[in-house]
Amino acid sequence: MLELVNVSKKLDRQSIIQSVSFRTPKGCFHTILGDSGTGKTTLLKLIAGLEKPEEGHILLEGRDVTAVPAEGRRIPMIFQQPLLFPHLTVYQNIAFGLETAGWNKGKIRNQVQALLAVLQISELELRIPGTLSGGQQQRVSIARALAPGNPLVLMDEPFSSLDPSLRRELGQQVKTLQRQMNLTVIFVTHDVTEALQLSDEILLLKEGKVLESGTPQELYERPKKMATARFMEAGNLVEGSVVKGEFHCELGCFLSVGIPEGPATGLIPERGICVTSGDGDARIIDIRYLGKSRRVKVLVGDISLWIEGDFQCDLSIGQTVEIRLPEQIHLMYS
Ligand SMILES: Nc1ncnc2c1ncn2[C@@H]1O[C@H](COP(=O)(O)OP(=O)(O)OP(=O)(O)O)[C@@H](O)[C@H]1O
Repeated sequence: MLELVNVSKKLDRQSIIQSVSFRTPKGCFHTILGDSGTGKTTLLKLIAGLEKPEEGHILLEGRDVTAVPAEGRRIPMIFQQPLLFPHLTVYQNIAFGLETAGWNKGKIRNQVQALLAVLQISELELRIPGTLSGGQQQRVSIARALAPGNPLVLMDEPFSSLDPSLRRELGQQVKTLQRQMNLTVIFVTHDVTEALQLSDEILLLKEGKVLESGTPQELYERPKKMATARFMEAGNLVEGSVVKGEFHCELGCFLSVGIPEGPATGLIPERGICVTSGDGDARIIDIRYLGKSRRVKVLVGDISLWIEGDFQCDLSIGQTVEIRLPEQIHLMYS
């Protein structure tokens, strides 16, 4: 559906996007994840045709559109702030693009009402944007972008100005719509949790380059690079080395598969460690209450580990506990 081949872009003589390549299949929720200022919005603008790359190619459905301006691509884009026509009602805002595209009144009504229903704003049909909350306005702008049925939609941090619970709710609704309409979505965010929850594929962007890409599980549980593991806050990183098929580190010895001999870093997931109260060799140095679970930081020798769980036993700072580590852990080259 969408393919970028070695796309590079300079702004103000600075390299902002450097030889970025990726492919997004039809119906994929593809997230571009990265820190602020790393080039995510610039990448979306390049896809939309709002910026032109100095190098590389952009293909839509196999057609090279690199030289086609935004008007010729007509890819809907949803921004952080809803940009609605202030003098039109909610219904008219959503219907606007459909009228210009020549849809008949009945078809427009069906489409607008279906979207209003899924986004749970049917009762707002006759209101004007100035009378709506930020979340309601963003729902309208999502409905307006999706209404014409374009198979590809770009979203630039669309939920970042909403409060966390609304953000989750709207994210789930967009995900449902994306599945129902079999949309291809390119979604920009800097929020790891949001990316993990919504995406089929994630492209991790760092300083304008692709750091790593893969499914949420691949990037979180089996990252290839330490920078990825760090960005995804995937667990505890432990330095060591692989000797004769085993990974040796200060915490002990683990099975090692597919990593050559030499220095390596192990990734121990926070939820992969068992804790039992008793006189063990781990000492609790911090406890964070998370509601459904707790995060506990323990010190084992010189190594500190975060452990997350819904611990049944009473735990307190200073207490010593026993921990049981998994036999095999994910390893990365150091
Ligand atoms: N028109 C411009 N002229 C010069 N530099 C620009 C321009 N637009 C963006 N930049 C720079 O390009 C870099 C990437 O910006 P971009 O908005 O793509 O990042 P981002 O990852 O989307 O950031 P954020 O998450 O903060 O929105 C930034 O350093 C920014 O200052």
